[in-house]
Amino acid sequence: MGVEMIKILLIAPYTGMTQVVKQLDIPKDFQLDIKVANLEESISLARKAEDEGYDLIISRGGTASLVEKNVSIPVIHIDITGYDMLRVFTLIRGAQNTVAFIGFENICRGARTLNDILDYDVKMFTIHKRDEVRLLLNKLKNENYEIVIGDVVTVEEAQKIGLRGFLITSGKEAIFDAFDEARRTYHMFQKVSYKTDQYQQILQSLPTDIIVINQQEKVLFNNLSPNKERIVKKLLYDKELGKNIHQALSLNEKQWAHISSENEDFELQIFPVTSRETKLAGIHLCSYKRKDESAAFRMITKKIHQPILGGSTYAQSIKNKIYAFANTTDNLFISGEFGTGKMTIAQSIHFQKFESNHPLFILNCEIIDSDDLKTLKDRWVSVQKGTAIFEHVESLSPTNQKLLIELFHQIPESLQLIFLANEQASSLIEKKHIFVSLIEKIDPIFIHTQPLRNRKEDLREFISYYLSEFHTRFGNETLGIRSDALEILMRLDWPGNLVELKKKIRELSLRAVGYYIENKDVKEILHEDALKEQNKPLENKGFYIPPGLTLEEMEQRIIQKVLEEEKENQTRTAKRLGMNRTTLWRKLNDK
Ligand SMILES: Nc1ncnc2c1ncn2[C@@H]1O[C@H](COP(=O)(O)OP(=O)(O)OP(=O)(O)O)[C@@H](O)[C@H]1O
Repeated sequence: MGVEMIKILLIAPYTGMTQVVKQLDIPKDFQLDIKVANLEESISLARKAEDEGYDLIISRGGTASLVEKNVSIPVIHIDITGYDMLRVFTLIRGAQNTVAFIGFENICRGARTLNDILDYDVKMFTIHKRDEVRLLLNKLKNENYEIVIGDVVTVEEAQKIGLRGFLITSGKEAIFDAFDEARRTYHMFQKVSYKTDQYQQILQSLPTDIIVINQQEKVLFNNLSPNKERIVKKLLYDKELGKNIHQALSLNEKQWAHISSENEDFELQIFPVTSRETKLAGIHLCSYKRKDESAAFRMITKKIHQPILGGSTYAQSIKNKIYAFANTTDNLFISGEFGTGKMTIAQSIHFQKFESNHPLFILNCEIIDSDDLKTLKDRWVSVQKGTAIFEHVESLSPTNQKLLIELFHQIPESLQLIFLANEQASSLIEKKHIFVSLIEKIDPIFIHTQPLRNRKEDLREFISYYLSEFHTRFGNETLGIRSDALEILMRLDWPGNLVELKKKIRELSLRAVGYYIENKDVKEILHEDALKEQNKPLENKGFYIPPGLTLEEMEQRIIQKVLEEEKENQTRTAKRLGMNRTTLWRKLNDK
């Protein structure tokens, strides 16, 4: 592995320093560049160095202090050493003139000691601020001082008013000391930046949306997606939020804010962040909802636990399919009657695959519009993987189908699409309910769910599952079903499948007096259902007669509906309609 090079810019406040540096053996791990600059020039030079990726800057005295305020990389000061002072004191040895030494306290201290040891008569003048220099020099001139020892600024000013300036130059020892210091600082800085990077990463990957701002409400940090960032930055102009931030900081307490703008609703928590120097506020974006977001679009990020029940061959094959599809990225088309578990299977595949790590979008095709599809697209931009379930695909309008095809061209392939429909895709295509091109675009694998009547051996397991759910949710005490009661349920057709079963078991568990659902409970409930069914007005069975029909046309519709319900059985249909079979036959053939 090569040596890690430390890139350094040395800003020399006087030309001579470059000569000294050039004579030195530059450490092998240094990439050192030297530039001479006065105070003003040093600032832009240092900023440029930072932009160019220099790790450190080395400079001396006032230049170093000024540079330090203008860059965020470390600045190493070349200290004035005893040798440097000895050198300048040696230079003025024998001078008959009155000599003044001007410097900040830390320099003067050493110089004073040296002066005493050498028994010189140099007068020490301590300054506290740089702008004291000019005034002091004028005073010294009036007091007949001729020689002034000091740093670059002092010497330049002295020369301007006709005094002789002796610059305290830096010798190689001071420069070497600075090199050592530079290396130490570099390695320390590396460690600190590694830690800072780690913290940045941690904050960045927090699963919650966080923004940190200072008292001026300038954003210092956020881990939001670009989309949300834009929205939240706009939000910071909100006066209400401003008040909440102020309160959080002044009371040092968490504040909740509910901000409602024209298009969006936000739930925010503002918390004070204790920092050594400044007060900061953290904002946790708890929930964000676009007001135009309709019930047609849902985003689920929390895992739904739904065991796949049943011991039948069919149930087993579904479990295997869930396992298999959770390991592929294939799109799916799940068809089956109402309430046969299409959604449950689709969700199980998603959660088996992603747990809660990636979102699940659910779109109800009965009510979606172009805005919902746009919401899906927008949301999709901020996530990498996930699943989109489209339910009731049979209800998709041709316009929405075209929009979907367009959308699927833009949506990344890492989004798995699952279509749910009440009929097989081939039959929907045949009836022209969905476009072949839509199915071709998603190119799915097909799954067909079985109605409950084809898997009655699973009934008992479903019943005990539902009973335990009611026990947990509602405190029902029913624990099981008697075998003869179950037998009756096994004989039913269950057109409403699991939804119907669940509803019936709920009713039965409320009716049961003891711990078991009895045969009589089932009989009673079935009897009541039959009565209800007989008395139900036709429109309540989902039957609708459009306005503008003639009496005859209305009659035809009613006959057709009842015939359909009685599975084309004319005897039963005639009975329900209160007419004899011949009349019914005539009416059917008259149309
Ligand atoms: N394998 C299963 N194990 C346990 N419960 C199930 C199972 N499948 C479905 N259910 C339950 O049956 C009910 C109907 O399931 P689901 O909504 O998945 O059916 P669906 O076919 O998508 O219905 P729809 O056609 O109305 O959209 C839900 O209460 C669900 O929790």
